[in-house]
Amino acid sequence: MDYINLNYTPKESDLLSCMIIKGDDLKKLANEIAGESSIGTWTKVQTMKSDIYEKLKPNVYEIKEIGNDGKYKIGLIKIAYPLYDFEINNMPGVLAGIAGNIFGMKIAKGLRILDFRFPKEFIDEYEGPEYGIEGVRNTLKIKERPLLGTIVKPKVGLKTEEHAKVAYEAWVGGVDLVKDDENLTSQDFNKFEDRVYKTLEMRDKAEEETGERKAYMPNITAPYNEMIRRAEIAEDAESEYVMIDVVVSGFSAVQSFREENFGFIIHAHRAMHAAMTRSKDFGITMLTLAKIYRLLGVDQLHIGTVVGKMEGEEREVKAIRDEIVYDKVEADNEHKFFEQEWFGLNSVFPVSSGGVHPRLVPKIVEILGRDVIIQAGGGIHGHPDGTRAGAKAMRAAIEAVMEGKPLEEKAEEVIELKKALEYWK
Ligand SMILES: O=C(O)[C@H](O)COP(=O)(O)O
Ligand SMILES: [Mg+2]
Repeated sequence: MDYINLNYTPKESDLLSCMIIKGDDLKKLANEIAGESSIGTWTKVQTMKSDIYEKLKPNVYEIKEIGNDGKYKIGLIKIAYPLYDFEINNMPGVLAGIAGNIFGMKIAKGLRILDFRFPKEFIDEYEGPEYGIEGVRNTLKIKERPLLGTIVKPKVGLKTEEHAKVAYEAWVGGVDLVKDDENLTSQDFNKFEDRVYKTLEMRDKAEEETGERKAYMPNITAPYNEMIRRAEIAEDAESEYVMIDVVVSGFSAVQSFREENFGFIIHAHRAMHAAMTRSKDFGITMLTLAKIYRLLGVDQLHIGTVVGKMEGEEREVKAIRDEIVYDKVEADNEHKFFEQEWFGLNSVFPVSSGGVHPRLVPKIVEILGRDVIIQAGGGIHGHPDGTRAGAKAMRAAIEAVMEGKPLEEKAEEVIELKKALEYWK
């Protein structure tokens, strides 16, 4: 079977895939990848019919040798899949093809998916985010500034009352959003149901005292039926949000949950993404995952901080931001390999989280702009004077940026910020 067709011009309706591959013979490898990800297998089969081949065959329309590692050739290839190949509204099913068996093929000494281009017919069959940036801002009544979030720390261990108290302190100090950590679910010492009611009681109290909107993002990550039960609890307790660890929960769970139409703002934590995204040899880029999560319909997604504790360099994190925020995205051939139009699908609010503290706030806003949710766990609860002071310091750092003031100048007005800057050099 031959899928190499370097004269092919992709159709508007094709789903495009771009990847880096490594092997002895790039053309042969590209051909095998195209087949295995669609209609082919290792040998010719007697059951193949010419009409199947004609209608469903992918076209490898670009193969560029870009180097070698001393042993194998490295190439960048692009494949166009006809939409007819897919059950469009079935993300796990789609990925089982275009991002499935191919990673395990012996002949592939490297294979990393860099980007997909989704056509309009494909995008039209997905929910996309219900709220997006505008909807979240409207809910919280925060017009322009970056939103401030915190993760209750320690990650796990606090008892329910202690958890709710820490959340309260953070809200009163100036935090907008309090979230559970990715590995806090419903442990014996802090059961989900109890936590949601108690923490939301504290939210109401903090709202009353501050006159600001506050929200809690309870982590409903669990086996799917239990996830739904927890969402019902969150609904009953009048939470605007739920949080899901989207990678470990799986594409099926995320797609199904969005299609339940609970009406929650969905906060997506990406724990475990790096197992797929970090290696330069094998896997799939965070940018590609982010595009998938936009389609599936999360409202907020962790994309990196550049300056914090998690990897992800500036141009990459910005490219991810572009893909989840804008309606039309240009290719840059560095991180974004396709033009992508989203045809009005809602945006996703980018979340910068991981190793953040007040000193890093101006840089994060400089890199990502004001449409960003800045979250600090250690950078709030690690403040020498505790959570409330830590929250004040972070909020003051955001205010400083909005006022166009250097942090040091703002620190003369806000003692908590001064102490934070002395503590985290
Ligand atoms: O869930 C997260 O985003 C991280 O736990 C952030 O925690 P940190 O601010 O303490 O790094
Ligand atoms: Mg965390």
